[in-house]
Amino acid sequence: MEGQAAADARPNKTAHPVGRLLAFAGPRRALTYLGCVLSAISMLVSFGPYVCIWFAARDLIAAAPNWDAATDIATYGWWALGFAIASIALYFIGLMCTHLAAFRCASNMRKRATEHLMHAGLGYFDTHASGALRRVVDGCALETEGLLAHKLPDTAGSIAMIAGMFALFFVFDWRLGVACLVPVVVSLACMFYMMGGRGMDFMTRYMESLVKMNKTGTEYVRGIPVVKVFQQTVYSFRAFHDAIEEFTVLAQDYAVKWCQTPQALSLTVISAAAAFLVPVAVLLAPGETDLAHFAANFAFYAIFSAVIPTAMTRVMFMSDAFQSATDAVNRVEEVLAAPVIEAPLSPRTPADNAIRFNDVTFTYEGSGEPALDHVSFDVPAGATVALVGPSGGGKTTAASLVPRFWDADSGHVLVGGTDVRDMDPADLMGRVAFVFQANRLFSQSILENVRAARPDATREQVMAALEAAQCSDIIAKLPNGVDTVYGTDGSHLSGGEAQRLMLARAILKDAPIVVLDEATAFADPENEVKIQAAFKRLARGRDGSPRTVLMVAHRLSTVRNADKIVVLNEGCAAEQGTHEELLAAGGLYARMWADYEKAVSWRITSAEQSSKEPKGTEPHRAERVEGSVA
Ligand SMILES: Nc1ncnc2c1ncn2[C@@H]1O[C@H](COP(=O)(O)OP(=O)(O)OP(=O)(O)O)[C@@H](O)[C@H]1O
Repeated sequence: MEGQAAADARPNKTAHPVGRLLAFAGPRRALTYLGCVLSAISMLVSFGPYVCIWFAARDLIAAAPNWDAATDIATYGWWALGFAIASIALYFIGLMCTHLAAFRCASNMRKRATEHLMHAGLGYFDTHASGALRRVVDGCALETEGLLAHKLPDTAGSIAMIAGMFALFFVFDWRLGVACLVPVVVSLACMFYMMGGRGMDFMTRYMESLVKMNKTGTEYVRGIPVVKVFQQTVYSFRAFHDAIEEFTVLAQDYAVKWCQTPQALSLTVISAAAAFLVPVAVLLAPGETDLAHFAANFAFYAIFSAVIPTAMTRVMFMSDAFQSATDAVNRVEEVLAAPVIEAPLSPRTPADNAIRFNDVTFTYEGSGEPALDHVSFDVPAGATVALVGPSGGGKTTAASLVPRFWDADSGHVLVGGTDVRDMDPADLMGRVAFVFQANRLFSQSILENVRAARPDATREQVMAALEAAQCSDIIAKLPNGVDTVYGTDGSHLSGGEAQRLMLARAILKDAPIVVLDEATAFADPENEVKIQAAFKRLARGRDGSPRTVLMVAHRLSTVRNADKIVVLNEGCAAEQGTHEELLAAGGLYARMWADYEKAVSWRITSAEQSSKEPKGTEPHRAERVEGSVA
């Protein structure tokens, strides 16, 4: 169902990008059309002053040298002023319309993308960085505003200007009109030459090189600490340096070798359009019977040829805006195609809080190998089951299927006998507290961070959860205690401390099912002892009743007391049973346990040896505490 929904929402890239963009504006898109029409009319009206000037010039030529006979000059002046004001007013109203539509379009884009992300499967956020999503939601909307608010009405105006010019050119003297069109044709030919064929090839390579330069630049900056530690400064800079060099060469080749001549030619002919009239006029003048009339026409075409550069420049710079708006609408539509968690039409309520994996297979998109391959196991209500196994075995993936970060491709993940896909998503989320592997704290106060699990919780309840999660020492050292904003000065937390805060969140939520993903992965031994205490509180619940716990664990010391241990290896449930049963079976778990014990005894030995050494070579605290846990 999810895949189907995603397929339906997939962007229709064959439709025109402007049409796809305007779809976001809803009924307000009519304002865009109105704005474009007004801009086109404004452009035609802007010819008015030129026509008036021509009429004035014609009268003056006819009256010369008896200038007083040219009586309508003032009237033409007033008309010219009227046309100029009308043109500006129409353009202004047109821009108001397009701006209103553009703002609505951008805000709808942001709203729809944000709303869609609220319903997207949580796994989507694992593979799409939050920063990149924010840039899509916010940046893309911003990029489209320029196109809809300004470029589109300006293009409509430019098209009207070109059409108007064509009409006018052939009204008075088509021969002079054709002479005025010569620079237009030459300029268009230059544009096609620059953009077509090899020019397009250049442009594609230029864009690829730009992307490569940005990527290597980001990698270089991100990797600076590693580079410094391994003293690889020159070597690592080489890739970035090479990308800059490649881009520079391409940009220079494109600008100098490819564009220089046609660009120069185009700019010259359109700027000196009037010059094309001179030889034509010299050729035609001897055959003219009414020289005064011919001179007036010449003046008209000379004036109007000045309009050409404006229209040509506007049209030339349109393609850039179209390109970035097309990219923007593509990226927003990709976000809108993110698979969503579909709510069932008639949700079912689970009988209890037991978890069951029934022949579950799941493959990540784009991966050839299944991350989980026909996996089955049970977590009875109120029991604690640990997932262990080699790295990449599928532990995190299995844990992620319970709160529907992803949905199984085949088989069923059941809660209380009900497939999680048949449950109301809100019911499922209410039942499951998920402690993430990574730090998921917001830039808010610690109080609000914990309260995110239960917005109606009182300050006292949050404080109680923090105490239960052994966070009192963290709060005590923060400048403003529980009201310190996470991420501000003096509020830095270690990985283990952040995990205790996330456990406090889960304790406050007090959900009947707890899924812990690598809850001790970042913890130092001191933190781990506290995390274990917090975890015990979490596993009991506020009323003291046992919670159903599915925990992913690396440290075998933390799982030996679990009711059941499931060993996941290469996506398969290789073994399952209690610690003692698995040891007796002598399989993968027994080997892992033996390795673990060896490591611990090595640490104890090294700690003992160190303690016999002179002061100043005291064993590392981590080694001593780890040894004592086992
Ligand atoms: N987002 C993803 N996209 C594609 N493949 C993924 C993704 N996440 C995990 N995998 C792959 O799925 C398999 C199982 O990964 P998973 O993270 O579930 O293993 P794990 O047992 O939790 O590993 P570890 O102990 O190292 O955390 C691995 O082969 C991994 O490379």
